[in-house]
Amino acid sequence: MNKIVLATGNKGKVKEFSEILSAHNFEIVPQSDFNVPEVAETGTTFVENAIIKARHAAKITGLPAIADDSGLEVDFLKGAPGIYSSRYAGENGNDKANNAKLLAALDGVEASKRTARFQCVIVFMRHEDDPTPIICQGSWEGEITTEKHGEHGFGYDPLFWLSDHDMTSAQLPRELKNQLSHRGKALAKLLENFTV
Ligand SMILES: O=c1nc[nH]c2c1ncn2[C@H]1C[C@H](O)[C@@H](COP(=O)(O)OP(=O)(O)OP(=O)(O)O)O1
Ligand SMILES: [Mg+2]
Repeated sequence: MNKIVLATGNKGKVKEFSEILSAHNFEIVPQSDFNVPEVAETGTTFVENAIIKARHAAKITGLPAIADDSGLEVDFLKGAPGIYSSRYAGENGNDKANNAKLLAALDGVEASKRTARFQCVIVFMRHEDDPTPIICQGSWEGEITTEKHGEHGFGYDPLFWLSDHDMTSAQLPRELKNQLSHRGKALAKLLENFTV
């Protein structure tokens, strides 16, 4: 079985990757198993930040690495918080504070102007100097609610409304989120292009 390090410190992402990849013949090991410390996300695009994270984990572990850089684009906020989604309310990446800040930023904004999407870029690098990383992208359209609903998922899920399902992505059954989500779509593309 091929071992690949998953270059994330986000337990919610680890869970979703494991669920989606459980049917495939490689072993995904979170970077915490190798004590890989967090790396500064100094890029200005999801692509750059995903490469920074994958390269860092590959360098420290000597293994092939997959990284995910993702975030929420809110149209009324001209695409913010975008690549800064995890740092929206402060450097420490606190989901509760981020959700509260988003609700405040959209206070009084009418329903038709609360459109948003999740973006996800997944990068696979065979080694730290890989000159041809595989880069896959997925997005997921929704709207921002006026209050939190649901307990599943992580991050902005309790505020991400899916009108087709009449619920937030934190209320959606996990398998369904994995099929529909930005991450699920990006990962499906990676699986089509994969050679370890
Ligand atoms: O499916 C999702 N459901 C809800 N929220 C989500 C999702 N996908 C990304 N998000 C939010 C969480 C975080 O605020 C930011 C990602 O930031 P991002 O830097 O890629 O991840 P992170 O810092 O949590 O972990 P790491 O960099 O170690 O992979 O977007
Ligand atoms: Mg991050």
